[in-house]
Amino acid sequence: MKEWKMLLGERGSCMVDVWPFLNNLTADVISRTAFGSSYEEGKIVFQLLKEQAQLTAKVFQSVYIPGWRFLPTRLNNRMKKINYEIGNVLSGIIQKQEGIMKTCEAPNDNLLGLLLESNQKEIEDGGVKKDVGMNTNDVINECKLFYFAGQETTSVLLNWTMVLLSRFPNWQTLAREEVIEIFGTKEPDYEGLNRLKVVTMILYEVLRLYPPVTAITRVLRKKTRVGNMTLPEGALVTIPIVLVHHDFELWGSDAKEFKPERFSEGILKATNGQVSFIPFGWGPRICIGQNFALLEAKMALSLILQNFKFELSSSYVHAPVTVITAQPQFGTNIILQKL
Ligand code: HEM
Repeated sequence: MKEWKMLLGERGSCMVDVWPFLNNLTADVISRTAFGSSYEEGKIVFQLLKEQAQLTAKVFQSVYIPGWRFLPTRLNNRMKKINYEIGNVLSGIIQKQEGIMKTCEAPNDNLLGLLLESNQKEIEDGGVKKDVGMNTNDVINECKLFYFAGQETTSVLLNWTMVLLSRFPNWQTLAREEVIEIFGTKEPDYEGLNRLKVVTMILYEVLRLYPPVTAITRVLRKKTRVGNMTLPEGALVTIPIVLVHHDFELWGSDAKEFKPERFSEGILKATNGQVSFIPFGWGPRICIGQNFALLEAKMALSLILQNFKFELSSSYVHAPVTVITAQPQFGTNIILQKL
């Protein structure tokens, strides 16, 4: 908020590409949550992971040749180097965290600290048993997973929410009225965020129209019947979340329209009890961070609505593109106006 206010300065309004700011915001949040006091080092890891994701997307877009990834091409070498650097920085952070835990210098309130603590306990309780607890590599992979799964997904959600609230100013006004009614000009708190109804309906509708994760895949562990098809064991099945969310049969003839009111009585009512709203996946592997993500999005959106009015700039080009998540290809130019 401070940065946007600085950009506005004394002017009443100005144009900002909000996408990099939202991306930075969620990187800060996940880095602090994951690494506590080492969050600056954590951000280096995240920048490297971002580059890795871009290179991975390039690999996905090229023709698959078995064994190609083992060749010393420039791309493969860079990917290997990034992996090595990430491991190095994370090992340093882990050592620092272990030191903090030993001396009790700071409260153990970050994901890495909690992970290490529970791991240590599991190993102690396991006694002589082998195969209990995680090794450093497992811990590193958990941290990477949380960043990957939790950063861009949430910034993408905030991005499309700002786009849609710009396109539908009536919903922007309704959301702002609710935020002001609950928080006034005070900083939003946990209890109040859980009472936001209009904001929640809006976020669900954005997640339906622009699911950050557009598809998930599963490998079948046994022969499975789906409708009138029988799929063999080992088959790779893709669940196209975005298509399910836009399906006329499941959502009605207005499936492609932005209508947050569908969620006025909750998800169960909006879906008629069908599994048709799956932005966070479904079943045992459902997103573990969904409550965190929604809380973070509500917090960010409340702060934005308390401070600014916004509309799309005439230079905005609507071009969502899937680079792991569904992102704005040319950024999101928005005119911010001080309230
Ligand atoms: C709007 C934001 C988010 C969306 C749309 C989202 C969506 C998803 C989806 C679709 C999956 C795959 C589920 C499946 O395979 O069935 C997933 C998994 C996961 N998400 Fe999220 N996510 C979000 C935010 C977060 C956040 C903030 C965190 C962490 C703080 C997080 C952590 C995870 C983890 C660890 C998994 C893997 C779970 C597993 O494999 O058991 N996610 N998420």
